[in-house]
Amino acid sequence: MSAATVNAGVAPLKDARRIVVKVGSSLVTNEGRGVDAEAIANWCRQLAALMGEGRELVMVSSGAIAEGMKRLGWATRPKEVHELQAAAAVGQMGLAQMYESKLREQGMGSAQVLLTHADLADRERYLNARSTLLTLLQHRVLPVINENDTVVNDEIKFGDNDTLGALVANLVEADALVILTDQKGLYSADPRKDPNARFIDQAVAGTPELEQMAGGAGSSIGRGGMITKILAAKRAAGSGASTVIAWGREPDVLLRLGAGEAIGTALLASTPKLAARKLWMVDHLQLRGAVGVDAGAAAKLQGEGKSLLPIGVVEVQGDFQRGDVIAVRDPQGRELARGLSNYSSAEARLIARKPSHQIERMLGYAAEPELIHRDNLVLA
Ligand SMILES: Nc1ncnc2c1ncn2[C@@H]1O[C@H](COP(=O)(O)OP(=O)(O)O)[C@@H](O)[C@H]1O
Ligand SMILES: N[C@@H](CCC(=O)OP(=O)(O)O)C(=O)O
Repeated sequence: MSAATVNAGVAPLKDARRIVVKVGSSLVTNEGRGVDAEAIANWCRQLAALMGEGRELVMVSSGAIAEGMKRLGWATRPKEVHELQAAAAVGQMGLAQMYESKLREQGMGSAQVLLTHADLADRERYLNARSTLLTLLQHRVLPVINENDTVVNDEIKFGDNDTLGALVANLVEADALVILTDQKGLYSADPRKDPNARFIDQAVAGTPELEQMAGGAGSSIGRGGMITKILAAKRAAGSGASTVIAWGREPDVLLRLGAGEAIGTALLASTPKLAARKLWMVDHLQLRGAVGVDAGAAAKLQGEGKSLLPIGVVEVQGDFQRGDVIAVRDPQGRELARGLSNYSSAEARLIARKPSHQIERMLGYAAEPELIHRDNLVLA
């Protein structure tokens, strides 16, 4: 039994409440023939049914460049970045229009969100994107995300939406990531090249052997191939989400996965959700400042798992921006937590010791009632 093998019968989507679904260019555009209305209608019907069960869904859809090329009458993929960007801008109109109309037919609202990798690397933009997506989910609106191809350069050449799907799964703390593609899942080798390739039904995400099995894109339409899907699963597992890679044309694939059926390749996260997020906060970000809190706030953070409100803050140290990681110190000066600040140090100085309903009057706007939301807070 290989190190990548896990127990049979694991169904990552059965109890998943928040799910990110990524679909690749070849599926969305029917191998470059043009936006596939039937396929999109099919996924939208399933997404609506899953949302009807009380689940939250986020779609990451590729296909803008392929659709743009078709609309512009280009038979071969251009080499020039500005031409790819132009094609993406043209094609994105078709994608958005199709998702909007097919989701509306299901009685569902939709929203277009275009992100770059840089947006998610910047803490303030990260928090803004997160707040927007969570607000859309609260309103039962399905976000349809793609990379903002017009403003990126290298990313268009090397960028892939498998990675974006994993970053989005991390951003919204999804329970599961589903990558729909033109193969049934991961094989021991590219099945387009090796007819004896063996199907892998389950493995632990991040197992090094998987990366040796996966190759690049098998068609001229897709970008990343299987290797970016394997790496996306590893990245998603880092924040506690398991991944399923499955064939997008499998009948009722999303509904059946949701019901617990084993379809495609399941790549399981071995890190619990919360622990992974805490590790990420502690390991990867630098401290930019600190706030001192009173004994009441310290007790609420430690004992009750509450958010940090400005009213409990007695001192602000350092120079930080919204989205920076800061330390939270108790009245004895001991670090009791770290977290992402919703306000800059200048703003925090103004709203310290004030009740949250006064934030808007003090600053002229109110982002959030908490200085640090408990989801973005790690106790020491
Ligand atoms: N080990 C593997 N198992 C399955 N597919 C693989 C493997 N290695 C490479 N591939 C290729 O990856 C392709 C899927 O990636 P890609 O073309 O980027 O699709 P998408 O547009 O869905 O992202 C498959 O069609 C297949 O040819
Ligand atoms: N943003 C690009 C995505 C390119 C991409 O990653 O494609 P794929 O490998 O098919 O998911 C587009 O919409 O064309």
